[in-house]
Amino acid sequence: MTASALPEDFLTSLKPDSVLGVAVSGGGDSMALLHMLLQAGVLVRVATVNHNLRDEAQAEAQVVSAFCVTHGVSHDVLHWHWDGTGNLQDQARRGRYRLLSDWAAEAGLDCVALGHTADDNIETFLMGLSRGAGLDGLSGMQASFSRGGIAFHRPLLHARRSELRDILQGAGITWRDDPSNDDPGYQRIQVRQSMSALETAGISAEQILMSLSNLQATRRDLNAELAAEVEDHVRLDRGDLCFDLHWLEAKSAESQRRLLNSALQFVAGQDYPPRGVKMMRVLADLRQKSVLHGCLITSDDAELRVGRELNAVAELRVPSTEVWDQRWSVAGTHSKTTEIRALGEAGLSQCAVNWRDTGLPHASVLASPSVWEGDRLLAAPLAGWANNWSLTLRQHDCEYLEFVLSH
Ligand SMILES: Nc1ncnc2c1ncn2[C@@H]1O[C@H](COP(=O)(O)OP(=O)(O)OP(=O)(O)O)[C@@H](O)[C@H]1O
Repeated sequence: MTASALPEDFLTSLKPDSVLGVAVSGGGDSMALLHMLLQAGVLVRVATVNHNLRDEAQAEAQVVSAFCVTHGVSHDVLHWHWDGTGNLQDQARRGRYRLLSDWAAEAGLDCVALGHTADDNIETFLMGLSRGAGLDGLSGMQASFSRGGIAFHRPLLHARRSELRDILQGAGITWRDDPSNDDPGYQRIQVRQSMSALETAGISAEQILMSLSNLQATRRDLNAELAAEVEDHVRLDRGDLCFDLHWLEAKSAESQRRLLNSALQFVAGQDYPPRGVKMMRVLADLRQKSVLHGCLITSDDAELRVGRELNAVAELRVPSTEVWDQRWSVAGTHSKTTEIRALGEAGLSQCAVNWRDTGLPHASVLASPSVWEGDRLLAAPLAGWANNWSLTLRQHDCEYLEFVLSH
């Protein structure tokens, strides 16, 4: 397929007359994506995230805005502000996806397209080598995934960055690349700059893309086999994931690792799996109680349970109208001072009912979301005391386990 064509299966997957959300930073890749979608006659609505970290960001959004005005396309600028916690790059990426999925949901859009390219995939593969990554880390980005209930697509994974720039130049379209795309302080940029040295050693971009395609096929097959079995052997228990232990123990180490990674990412609301070394310790003895990735892994004779660990959420407080721990929201009589927090021992002692009647383990109850007003507990739905508040589990973005989560 040439870079100038969008994949046929992507275009046919779009519902007729539906509007596609497009995330456009103003850089060459996403500007080319927008141009190609318009050329293909797709109805679009565009969003640009201003992370409010660089002075140039406003000018980049302006480039997108001007293009959208010329083409009669609706364009929204979404603002993100760093709260100073966590790793900045990681928080900015998470914040961007959250803003984009909230924007899409509010605008009634089912899907959002992103401008990741074949070059991004090559760089991700090479960066994976530096971590000693396995099949998942080396097989590149997926063409689609879901986040916050919105489907995200990457229809340019076949296209090379240089080809996209040629398309833009040919069409007389201007773009504005983020200057950090040239900053050798980032590993991605070092990798990008070392491509010519690799080519000299006989490792070309085309060969890496061929390996990526082989790895992706293997990954797809493996996942499909697991997904088919998960239905009968994994259950969702009020936010915890419970595996049939005998079934899990009989699986290969690689399958166990994939399933547990997925469960840990789901329960902890993380985009990334835990470090391989830590996971190897857990796999060495599945029946051993362990804490990994902010989750507690426990087992009895029948089941292995992955639940949230209290320490990971003990300090987490959000207004009751917001999402807690990436995945829980509550409905009830909100006020300016009502908050969601982990129940903890302090909450459990105020609980008006006996939590043991819920059948949930003590640790899961302690780490469960509860509603507070100051020091007063208003509700603890997973401890059996809903008190006119209801709880919804929001996150459904999880490979292999999708079937379980949709039931
Ligand atoms: N600030 C942003 N606003 C909207 N979408 C964004 C933003 N940053 C990234 N994206 C989306 O994510 C894709 C990949 O992000 P990446 O960080 O690789 O972007 P980039 O290097 O700025 O690429 P591009 O050249 O497309 O702007 C982009 O092509 C775009 O679809």
